[in-house]
Formats: sequence, C-alpha cells, structure tokens
Amino acid sequence: MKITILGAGNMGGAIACGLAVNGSAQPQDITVIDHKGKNVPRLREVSEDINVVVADYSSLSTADILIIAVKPWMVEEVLKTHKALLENPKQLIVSVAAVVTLAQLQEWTSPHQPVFRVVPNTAIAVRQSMTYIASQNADKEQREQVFRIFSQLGKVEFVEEKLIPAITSLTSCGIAFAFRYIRAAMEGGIEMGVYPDQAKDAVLQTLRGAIDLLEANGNHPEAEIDKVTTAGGITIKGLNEMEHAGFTSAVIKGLKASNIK
Ligand SMILES: NC(=O)C1=CN([C@@H]2O[C@H](COP(=O)(O)OP(=O)(O)OC[C@H]3O[C@@H](n4cnc5c(N)ncnc54)[C@H](O)[C@@H]3O)[C@@H](O)[C@H]2O)C=CC1
Ligand SMILES: O=C(O)[C@@H]1CCC=N1
Repeated sequence: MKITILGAGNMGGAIACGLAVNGSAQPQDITVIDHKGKNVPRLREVSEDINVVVADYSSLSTADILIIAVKPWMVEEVLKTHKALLENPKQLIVSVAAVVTLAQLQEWTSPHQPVFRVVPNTAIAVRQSMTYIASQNADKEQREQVFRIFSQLGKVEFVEEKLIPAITSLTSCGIAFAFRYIRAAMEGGIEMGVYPDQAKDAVLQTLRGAIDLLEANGNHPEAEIDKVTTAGGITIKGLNEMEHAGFTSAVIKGLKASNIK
C-alpha cells in the first residue's frame, strides 16, 4: 500500500516518522512531498528509506492513500493544481487540515472519491494522538485502512462530521491548553521555591496519576476530587481560590473560542 503525504511540517512529518518507525508501513512505500527542502534532513534522520521529495508531485498518481497535511487555506489550491494526477477513483483522500470539510474535499476531488477528514493532535509525534475520523463515500474496508494507519499513531475513533469542530477544540487545540496548565502549575511551584525541572516532574507525574486513576476506575473527575478534599483542609482552599479566579469558566470559554464551525 503506497502512502503519499503532502506537507512535511509538524503533522505530515510526524505521521511519516510514526509510520516508518513502528513498521506499520514499509518506509519505502511512504513518500513525503514538501515544496521546501527544510524538513528533509529531519525526516532522513528517522529513516533513510522514506522517499522525501521536494516539489516532485509524481507519486500523487500512484498513491493508494494521499494524506494532505498542508495549511487549511492551501488544500483547495494543491488539489486543484494537481487534479490531473489524482484520477484514481479508489484513491483515499485523507485531509488533516482543520476546518476543511468533507463537502469541500469532495468538491475539490471528484463526486464519488472516498474522502476522510482526520483530526489528530501533535502527540502523533510520539504515537499518542487522540485522532478522530469522519468519512464520505468510503466503504468499510477503506475506513478500516485509514483506521489502521492512525491507530498506529495513538487512539482513534470515527465520529460524525458535525462533532468535528468541538472535538478539534478538545484535542487538537486541547493539547495546547493542557501545556498551558502545566506551565501555570510549574510557575506556581517555582514561586513557592521548587526548582523548574523538579516542578515539571511533579506536575507531569501528578497528571499521569490523575489520568491513570480515571482510566482505572471510570469515575467522574469530581468523585476523585472528593477523595482529596478533606473538610476544612488545604485542597478545597486552593480549588475555591482557583474558581474565584474563574478557572472552570476560563477553560470553557477557551474551548468555545476554538470551536470554529
Ligand atoms: N499543528 C497542529 O497541532 C495540527 C494541525 N492540523 C492541521 O495539519 C495541517 C498542517 O499543519 P502543520 O503540520 O502544523 O503545518 P506546517 O506549516 O508545520 O506544515 C505544512 C507543510 O506543508 C508544506 N507545504 C505548503 N504548501 C505545499 C505544497 N504546495 N506542496 C507541498 N508542501 C507544501 C510546507 O512547506 C510545510 O512544511 C494544517 O492543515 C492544520 O490545520 C490538524 C491538527 C493539529
Ligand atoms: O491552531 C490551529 O488552527 C491548528 C488546528 C488545530 C490545532 N492547530
């Protein structure tokens, strides 16, 4: 199965590396096209067998799966510019471009082309993405093919397209929100006299513990909070202070601001 990835940036590069490193695709079956050469050395370091090409679009016509990983506003242009090479009606067109819809992908390819809208996040670089997929004109086997690719790179779920903007906010943008929490907690720790590296370790292991607990027992987070907050104790003082400063409201507002339909 030949996979061409258009765009060797954060997403395209991470997908190529992830697939090559874990052996889910033969590196020689992966071609990465970028119109600039700056990312080539980084990809070559991961695997010398991946075909990394600069502005050579010939593999578009032979790929079984085309993964489009350019900026959203460039998707229409690249698909239209290279339309003559995209004539295989069975080729799976997979776009990771946020805000590009299935209807647009259909319009810019052909009316019966199997098209996929995929929402990963940057943790795809360490094969820990939460990836959501919506598709149109794809049969069960084609959906399974795309599912298999992304399940090598983290957790995958199929969703209806109408959920994609909210899911994008929670996961693709959400990873940045999680980093911001980590940074804020580190800064608090540093102000209290903890060294930065130690503060980072403390926050990361605490978050890991929180995730493992919720996954192990399936509880609602509030049930776990209840186990921590001793009546009259110190945790509730901290939580209430955070809420006075608008913590929950700030998170919800941020998520909604990123929920672009
Ligand atoms: N960065 C993120 O967290 C996420 C990004 N996405 C989507 O992934 C897509 C790519 O984003 P990034 O990888 O972050 O961007 P990026 O800017 O890192 O990578 C885009 C790459 O495409 C290349 N490119 C541009 N035009 C080209 C052309 N005509 N032919 C070949 N290559 C071309 C650029 O040189 C660049 O290397 C975007 O559509 C974005 O919405 C989706 C989810 C998360
Ligand atoms: O900020 C953005 O627009 C892109 C899409 C989701 C994550 N990064």
